Amino acid sequence: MTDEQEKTAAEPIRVGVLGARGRMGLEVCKAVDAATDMDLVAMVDQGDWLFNASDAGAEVVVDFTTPDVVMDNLHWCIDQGISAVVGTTGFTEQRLDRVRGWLERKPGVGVVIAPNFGIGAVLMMQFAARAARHFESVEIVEQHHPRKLDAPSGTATHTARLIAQARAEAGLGPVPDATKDEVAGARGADIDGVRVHAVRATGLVAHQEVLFGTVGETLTIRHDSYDRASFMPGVLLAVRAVRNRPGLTIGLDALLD
Ligand SMILES: NC(=O)C1=CN([C@@H]2O[C@H](COP(=O)(O)OP(=O)(O)OC[C@H]3O[C@@H](n4cnc5c(N)ncnc54)[C@H](OP(=O)(O)O)[C@@H]3O)[C@@H](O)[C@H]2O)C=CC1
Ligand SMILES: O=C(O)C1=N[C@H](C(=O)O)C[C@H](O)C1
Repeated sequence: MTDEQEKTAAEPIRVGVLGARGRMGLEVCKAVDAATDMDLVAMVDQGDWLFNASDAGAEVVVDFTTPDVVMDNLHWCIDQGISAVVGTTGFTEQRLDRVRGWLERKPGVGVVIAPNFGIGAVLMMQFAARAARHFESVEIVEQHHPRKLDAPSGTATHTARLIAQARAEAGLGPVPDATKDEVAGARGADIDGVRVHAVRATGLVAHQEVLFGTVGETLTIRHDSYDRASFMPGVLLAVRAVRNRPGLTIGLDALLD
């Protein structure tokens, strides 16, 4: 390690949080504040000036805002040369391509976008992708608190895409289903051929079941986040890693290996 690298390693990471007064933002501020290797230098919410983060010298920004503002936030971070850890949902392939385009012009900047920072949720998605080729049927049921703005969840969408990819690679055809949708939506949303059902109820935080079926047996893979603290080890892991990962990293999988 050079002297410069040693100095950098020893100095706390200066972190700014966007969406700091939201449900996740509050929890992230607490976790960053409690981490001895990080300094919480900026808390930015709607109506605040984004430059508060750069003026405070943020090296990493964590974004838990809303799908309609996250792209502008991310573009701004990359332009400023600030690496970003993003939990906000709403990332389509087109959006990810735009982020890649911005990053090409700022080769030193890292961005981690994860649909779910819960370690158990990451494993649930990996297990589901692994199981997918062995079952002809599959459906996803995600359950969340009723103040969630989007449906289906980013986690469910990502899981459906992983399953669809595994099924295609295994040469599986469409999921068998003779049912006629008498009422629109009764069979849930179709994401790449996988049915996804979204439940909203007071008392829930973030939960997902992936139900697989084949002749004579079913397999259910379930994950539950009962508290937003469950996302914090994943968020802190990404904050520690992101500056050493230039370009775009999607999901926590590569950081956990
Ligand atoms: N990847 C993961 O592991 C997880 C992802 N999420 C996702 O994170 C996102 C946030 O969730 P949650 O915390 O529950 O939502 P909240 O609505 O509680 O928080 C969002 C916050 O962002 C603020 N905000 C809105 N616009 C801006 C802006 N332009 N700049 C800065 N802040 C802004 C909001 O302010 P105001 O209220 O005034 O509008 C609010 O305080 C969602 O997309 C959710 O799906 C959630 C949990 C885990
Ligand atoms: O809004 C939430 O709460 C959550 N959002 C993410 C998603 O949409 O998948 C992650 C987790 O499910 C909690």
